[in-house]
Amino acid sequence: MTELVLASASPARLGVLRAAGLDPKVIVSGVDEDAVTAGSPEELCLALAEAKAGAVSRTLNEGLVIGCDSVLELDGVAYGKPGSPEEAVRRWRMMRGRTGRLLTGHCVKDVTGGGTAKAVGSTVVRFGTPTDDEIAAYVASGEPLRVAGAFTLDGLGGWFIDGIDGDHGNVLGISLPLLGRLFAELGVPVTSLWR
Ligand SMILES: Nc1nc2c(ncn2[C@H]2C[C@H](O)[C@@H](COP(=O)(O)OP(=O)(O)OP(=O)(O)O)O2)c(=O)[nH]1
Repeated sequence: MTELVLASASPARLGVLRAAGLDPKVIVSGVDEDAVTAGSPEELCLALAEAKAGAVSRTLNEGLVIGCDSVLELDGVAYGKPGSPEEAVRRWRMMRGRTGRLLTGHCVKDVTGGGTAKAVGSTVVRFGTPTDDEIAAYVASGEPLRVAGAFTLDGLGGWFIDGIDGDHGNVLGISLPLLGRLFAELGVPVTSLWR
């Protein structure tokens, strides 16, 4: 059986993969995300995904390594995790009532064969219109500070997301259909990885 490694500290990503029949080993990449720059939000999340997968794959002799990175794109700007409660409030007052894209860069490195497959998943997110008090309560929960774009679909943030167009897993942090296509590109049928 091919060893599968998730180069991510994200509980959401691990949960999506485990629920879908995979049981990856988790090796956090430790990549300094601030050290990576790119020309567009798509290029940024892809470069970060590849940096994470690459950093972990260099420590291994075999296996398939998955790296991901998510950002919210709004008006061409990439937003990761808010660095403070004040930033989270500012962002929500900007986001509410608007539509953005949650972009997740995906990279799979085949350590054994030496191949790399990568792509960006994009999901349109339509934000609700929480009041200032609701935003304050949501930020006080601490949840927005831990996630890219300062919102979740499957947590308290779900009260304030009116809808999405596209893959919901991509918003959680990893898109199964996209990941399956990357595995296929590397000659690995996803069904061969199911537990
Ligand atoms: N449960 C959940 N998590 C979300 C949602 N949106 C974003 N996230 C999480 C997934 C990732 O853990 C995090 C995105 O930040 P990153 O892509 O930098 O990953 P993170 O720093 O968590 O781990 P990593 O850098 O991969 O080790 O936000 C959501 O709707 N639900």
